[in-house]
Parts: sequence; C-alpha cells; structure tokens
Amino acid sequence: MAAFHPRHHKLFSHHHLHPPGADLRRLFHRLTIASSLSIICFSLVYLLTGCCESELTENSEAKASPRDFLVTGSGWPYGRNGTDPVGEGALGSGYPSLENSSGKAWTATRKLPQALIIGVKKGGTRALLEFLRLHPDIRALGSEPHFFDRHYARGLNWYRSMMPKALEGQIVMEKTPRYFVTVDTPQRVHSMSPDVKLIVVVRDPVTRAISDYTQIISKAPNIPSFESLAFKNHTTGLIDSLWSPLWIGLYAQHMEHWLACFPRTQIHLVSGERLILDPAGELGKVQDFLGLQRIVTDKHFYFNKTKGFPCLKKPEGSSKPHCLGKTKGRAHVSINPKVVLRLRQFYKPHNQRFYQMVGQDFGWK
Ligand SMILES: Nc1ncnc2c1ncn2[C@@H]1O[C@H](COP(=O)(O)OS(=O)(=O)O)[C@@H](OP(=O)(O)O)[C@H]1O
Repeated sequence: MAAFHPRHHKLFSHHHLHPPGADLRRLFHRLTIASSLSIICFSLVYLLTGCCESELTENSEAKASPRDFLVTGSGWPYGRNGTDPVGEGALGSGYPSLENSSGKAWTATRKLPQALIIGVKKGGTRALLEFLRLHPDIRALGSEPHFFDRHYARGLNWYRSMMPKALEGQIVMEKTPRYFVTVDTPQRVHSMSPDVKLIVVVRDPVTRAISDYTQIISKAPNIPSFESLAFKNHTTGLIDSLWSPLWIGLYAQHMEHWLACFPRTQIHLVSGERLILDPAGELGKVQDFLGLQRIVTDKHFYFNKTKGFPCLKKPEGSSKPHCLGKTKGRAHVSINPKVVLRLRQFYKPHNQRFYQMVGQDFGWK
C-alpha cells in the first residue's frame, strides 16, 4: 500500500480550494512557458548543428563546389590553414584553424583575395604558398584558379566563391603564376582591388627555363630538344625569345605592366634561390609585407638532404614531416654548358634592367 504523504495531501487540498477557472488559467500559463522554452531550445540546437545558414560553417565545403574541377598540381597532399585537394583542413595540424577556433567559425565568410602570388612559373610559388599557409592569419586557396587570365568572364562572384572562408582579420590569398606574364591581368587585378598586395617569386631565368622545359618534356616526351627550341638559329646563336620558357624569364618586360598599375611598394619580390637556402628568412619578409606577425619561422623548417630542399618539420597532429611532391625540386634535363652560357649572355641586359626597375639585385650570373 502506498504511503500517504502529508505534503501531497496539502497540495491536493490546496488545488481544490481554487475555482475551476483559475486552474485553467494556470494550466494555460504553464503551457505557454513550456512551449516558449521548447522553441528556444529547438532554435539553439538548430543553430549549433549549423543547419541555419550554409555560409556559416566549414561543413558546407562537403557539398560540391565549383572549385571541384580545379587541380592543384602541388603534389602537396595536406592543407593547413586553407583549402587543399581533399577539402579544407584535412590535416589536424595544431595550427589555429576554422575547425578548431571555437566560436569564430560563425563569422567566416568568403572574401576576394587581399594578396596574390602572381608568379613566376617555376619560381617556387608552391613552396611559398604552402609555407605561408602555416600562418593562422592566412587563408589560401590550394588550387590555381586562373581567374584573371582564363576565367575572367565568370565574374568576381565566381572568383569569390572559389576562395576559402576566412574570419575577420585573416588574409585571403591565391597563387596563379601565369598572372605575371598575361598583359591584361594587372589592369584586371587593379579594378578588383587597387590595394591588393602582390608577391612575385623570381628565380634565375636560365634555371627557370630549364625547370619549365623539364616539366614540359615530362608530359610530352617526344617534343624537340631544349636547344632546338631555344635557338632560332643554332649556328649564329640567335635566341628565340618568344619561346615560352625563355619569354617568361624576361622579367623586366612583364614587370613593366604591373608597375604601370601598382606602386612598387605594393609588390614584394621573393628570391626563389633564397627561398630554398633560407626559407624562414624569405618568409619573415613576406609576413612583414603582409602586415602579419612573424609566426612562420625557422622552427617550422628542416633541410631534407635526400630531397635537397627545405621541408616542413612534423606539424602537430601529423605523424610525419612534409616535403613538396616529386614534381617540385626534381632533377633537370641536362643542357649543354655552351647553351647555358649563351642564355646567360642573352639574359644579362634584361636582368640588369629588371634589377634597376625594382631596385633589387638578385645576383644572377
Ligand atoms: N621547399 C621546396 N621544395 C621543393 N621545391 C622547392 C622548394 N622551394 C623552392 N622550390 C622550387 O620550386 C620550383 C617549382 O616552382 P613552382 O612551385 O613555382 O612551380 S609551378 O609554377 O607551380 O609549376 C621547383 O623547381 P624545380 O627544382 O625545377 O623542380 C623548386 O626548385
């Protein structure tokens, strides 16, 4: 038999002291409070699971995006603070990112880039971008969007949609080395943003041309030899300066177009050679140029003797150190030293003009 509790009895009796209308009002009042509370709880759950607005969370990356058709060509399988071939932040790196910066993800949006690595092809642009991506205040697109040179007709909204989401204060950037040599690009970049910061990685144009040719022949093994493409007339030593691997190295010519649109102070030049010898030193200057704290330092790098290039030390959350892929830092095709000498003579006045134009001597022989 259930025990009779005096309090239950009191409550029971108390209820019966009120008229039935008052009971109904109280019941209605309680129901109103209960339903308001459940609406608030439901809204909170809805917000926290990110269902309310696809722009709000990084999870929306899972849906197919126009970016999917792009290739990275980086040979760099991991993304840190930016997009990567398999989705943003695939690697838990321990560096602050949208995924683990509690609360901040709510304000992440896609913005047009504030900084661009515009060239040069084979200068070391991938290494620079991947190293910069270690910085928590940089959000970089992993692939090359080729917006200003190939996809300009798609418009700025398309371009913006390609960018990784960024928080307030983070710098969004991308690299497309072909921008440096496409004549329409400086004006187009300027009309997007006259304040954009531009970065060019330059490398000895002779080594750069051989690197370029090494890549071309790796994809099309039956193309003519470097020598036969580099010379209009081998006997007289007349150079074909319109052959793309040589034409790209006429830095002064391309730089002129950029300086017609942007002040020199808005363009930062990285030495491709120093990026290999002293990555932290070059990265320090780039971070200064971008107005960022020097967070990427020599602590992040080690020299991989087998590869012969600097690589990244084991990032937190990853099991191994990381080097760029096989197509970056590969052995070059061997070129007759006399041809190399002739090319050095050819580039000498062009290089001098470039040094004068930018006020920086890169010391190419
Ligand atoms: N850390 C590190 N690891 C590997 N490679 C490095 C690195 N730093 C600079 N480099 C040099 O980058 C050259 C490739 O340049 P890019 O990335 O600009 O090439 S591309 O335009 O994107 O195809 C690549 O050219 P090659 O040596 O001819 O392969 C490298 O010399």
